[in-house]
Amino acid sequence: MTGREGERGQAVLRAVGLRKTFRDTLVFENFHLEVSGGGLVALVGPNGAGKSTLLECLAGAMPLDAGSITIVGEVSDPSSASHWRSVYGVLDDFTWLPDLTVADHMMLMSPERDADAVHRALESFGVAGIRDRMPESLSSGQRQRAALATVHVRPWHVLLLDEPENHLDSEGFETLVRELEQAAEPRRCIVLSSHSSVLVERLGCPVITMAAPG
Ligand SMILES: Nc1ncnc2c1ncn2[C@@H]1O[C@H](COP(=O)(O)OP(=O)(O)OP(=O)(O)O)[C@@H](O)[C@H]1O
Repeated sequence: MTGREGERGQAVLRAVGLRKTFRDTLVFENFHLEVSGGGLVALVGPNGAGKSTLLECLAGAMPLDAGSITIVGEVSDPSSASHWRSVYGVLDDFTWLPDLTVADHMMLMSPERDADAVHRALESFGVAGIRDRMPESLSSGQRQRAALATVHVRPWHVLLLDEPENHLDSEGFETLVRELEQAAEPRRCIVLSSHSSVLVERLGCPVITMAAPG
């Protein structure tokens, strides 16, 4: 799998021979994925196909049964600090902590504790006005926009997005498309899952179709 046309660089993410089971359920096996710098790849497939599980495994949040993952040339080791600087996922289980505002969360994710960068990140997703709100007081779409805005303050080489279109209204959807189109950088790549054929078509990116476990 390669990066988008005209933006090809060296492999940022290389996954080889991945296998994951839950008890008797084989979710995927011998799964390979390579994404170049500037690349964006979409995972599609029916409910239960294994998209979220794959993203969790790539994020290092869930152990694999077999296989190896390399990120910018380094074998992924979820127990190392460098792993968490290299990989970032806005996944199903995005955690909002109690008693912290949206801006507090983002400041914690920003290595430079850069309040201006936090403001700009929220602004880019049209939610600068919620910076001092508690996440539980927000609508699901506002929370999704804030979660997506964190990708501008948290460092990453590999960004993993699980159904990023969820809860977004049409304006939020357009913002998401624009942000993803502008995210290409030589030492960065993105893997996302989606049930939106419109999003995948708009992005014009390579698609991997996963099948439901038998
Ligand atoms: N913690 C778990 N324990 C046992 N089985 C699990 C667990 N998480 C997922 N599964 C199973 O693994 C398979 C893949 O699930 P997964 O959530 O990765 O699919 P998905 O493609 O993301 O689905 P959806 O489109 O519904 O989000 C399913 O059969 C699911 O039942």
